[in-house]
Amino acid sequence: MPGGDQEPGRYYVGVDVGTGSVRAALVDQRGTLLAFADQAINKWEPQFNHHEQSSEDIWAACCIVTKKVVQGINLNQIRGLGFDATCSLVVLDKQFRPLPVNHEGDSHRNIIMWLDHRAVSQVHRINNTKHSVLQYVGGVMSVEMQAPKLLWLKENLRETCWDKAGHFFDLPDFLSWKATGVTARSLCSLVCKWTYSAEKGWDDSFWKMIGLEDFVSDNYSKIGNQVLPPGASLGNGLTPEAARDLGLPAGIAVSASLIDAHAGGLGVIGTDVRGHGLACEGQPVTSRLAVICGTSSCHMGISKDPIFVPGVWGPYFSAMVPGFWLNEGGQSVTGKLIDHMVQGHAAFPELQAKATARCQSIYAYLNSHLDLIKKAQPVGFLTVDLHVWPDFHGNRSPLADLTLKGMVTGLKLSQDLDDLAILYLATVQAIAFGTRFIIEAMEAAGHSISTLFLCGGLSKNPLFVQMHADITGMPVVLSQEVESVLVGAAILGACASGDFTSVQEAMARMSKVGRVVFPRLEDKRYYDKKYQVFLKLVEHQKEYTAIMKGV
Ligand SMILES: Nc1ncnc2c1ncn2[C@@H]1O[C@H](COP(=O)(O)OP(=O)(O)O)[C@@H](O)[C@H]1O
Ligand SMILES: O=C(CO)[C@H](O)[C@H](O)COP(=O)(O)O
Repeated sequence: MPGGDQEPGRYYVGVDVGTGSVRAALVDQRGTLLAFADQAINKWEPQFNHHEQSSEDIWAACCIVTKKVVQGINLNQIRGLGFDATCSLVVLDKQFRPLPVNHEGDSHRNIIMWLDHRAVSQVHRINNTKHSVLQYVGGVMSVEMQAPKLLWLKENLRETCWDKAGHFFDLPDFLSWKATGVTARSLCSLVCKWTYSAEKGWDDSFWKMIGLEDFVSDNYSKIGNQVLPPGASLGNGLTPEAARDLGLPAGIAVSASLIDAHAGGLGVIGTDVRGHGLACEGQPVTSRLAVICGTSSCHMGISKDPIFVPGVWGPYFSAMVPGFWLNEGGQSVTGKLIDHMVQGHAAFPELQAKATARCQSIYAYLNSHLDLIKKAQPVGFLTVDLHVWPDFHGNRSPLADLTLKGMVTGLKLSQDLDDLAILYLATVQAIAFGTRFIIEAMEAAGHSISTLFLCGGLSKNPLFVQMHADITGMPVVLSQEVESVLVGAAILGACASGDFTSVQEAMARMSKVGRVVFPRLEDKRYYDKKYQVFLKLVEHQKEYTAIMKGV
């Protein structure tokens, strides 16, 4: 038990709100997780492409998991608290009560989730303005960002939501407000999802041009006119009320938050790699790409000077590592896509029954099944005639085209467990090819990447990790702590407490290499050919669309 240490330890609590669950950890100064808890959270999809959550549910889940991880320890040893969360939009009225973001008027559902694609018409009009702020989101604004969602609310829920709204928060900022009563926003959220510039602040002309001049006239009070860097300490720390809710001492330091992918980035990108035979050991930190793989995958690369990569978000100054520019590539559905493919297959009930009988997860079962059927050949070669294009929820990067759809070629009439396993493999490979596609776009624009640092739920899947190494041709570093996103959140708490002098120092001290997975270079020719097919798939999809438009 941590409280049994001879030396009184200094601990930090990290809270990570993902798409499917809320997690908390108690973390020490070396970045070791001493306790972990998680709790599933509700999601609603009232209609296709509308995804909603509840800020009250999420806060309640944060309280449950936090109380669990600090059970039995001396609370005086907890020095700081940090939050990260998905970049979802929370809407509250002037008295900070939830407002409905839906036609049903259900105010419990007051969050438009990041993967919600309701604002297609709005984002189309925003992109047609060609406003200069768009240069800083890869040239094209994503429907997953906040400006189109705000415009949707104004145009569709004027009376029930828009006119009553007092506060629009990114979910990470909602959590830090709940904990401290401070409404200051994190630079991370505002720069990455709201068009704020770390150097120039808000651009009035953008909001006026898109029809949201309301924010300009009230000096941005509803979306944030006080901005703090992630890791900065907020107000007087944890309020007595939040302290009761969370089971923590009042007054402990609470940090300005991060978006979840960015917390994962902090948790892995600054690791000391000495002694692992990695090329990046002798290279600057800008040669590393952090890939945070959960429901979605986010590809976080940093640079000393701004790099403009078409179709890749950013460059964002100081949004993740202070003093560095960030480019963020992404795939909107990765974990969600694998779950979708597997669960939708006719052999899924058989898979579930067999995995349960062996007390294995369905993915561990599928991986061992693939090992059985591959015989003498490398497992990846099982998909020689089955190819997947993974954009079932549009392409975030590098094509920035939300109209793209998923594709599968090579289907047969059989639908047994072998077919399911091979389709699962082809999907995992397609996601890895998507990562290669993003890396190539980043390198063409000036990044020079040699090593991947993977974290998030999918990094627990050895097949997913090996395919990323083989298909990109780069070594993949996995952290000692599998829950690296929580280490990132704890780094924030540690910085806010003043125990480290900088985010960089905390990153270097609190993240550690666990395992390195090297690419099997002997398979390269096969994956190069499959990559050629991968690129052809999207080319063909565009041709089909053009043919049908000509009808
Ligand atoms: N042990 C595991 N093996 C394989 N896949 C896993 C494992 N754990 C989680 N996943 C996958 O990771 C995804 C969720 O990752 P997570 O980081 O928890 O997501 P989020 O942060 O979006 O809630 C899911 O698609 C899930 O199937
Ligand atoms: O846009 C993002 C980060 O900028 C993420 O995709 C979003 O926050 C969801 O994350 P996750 O897949 O971990 O739930």
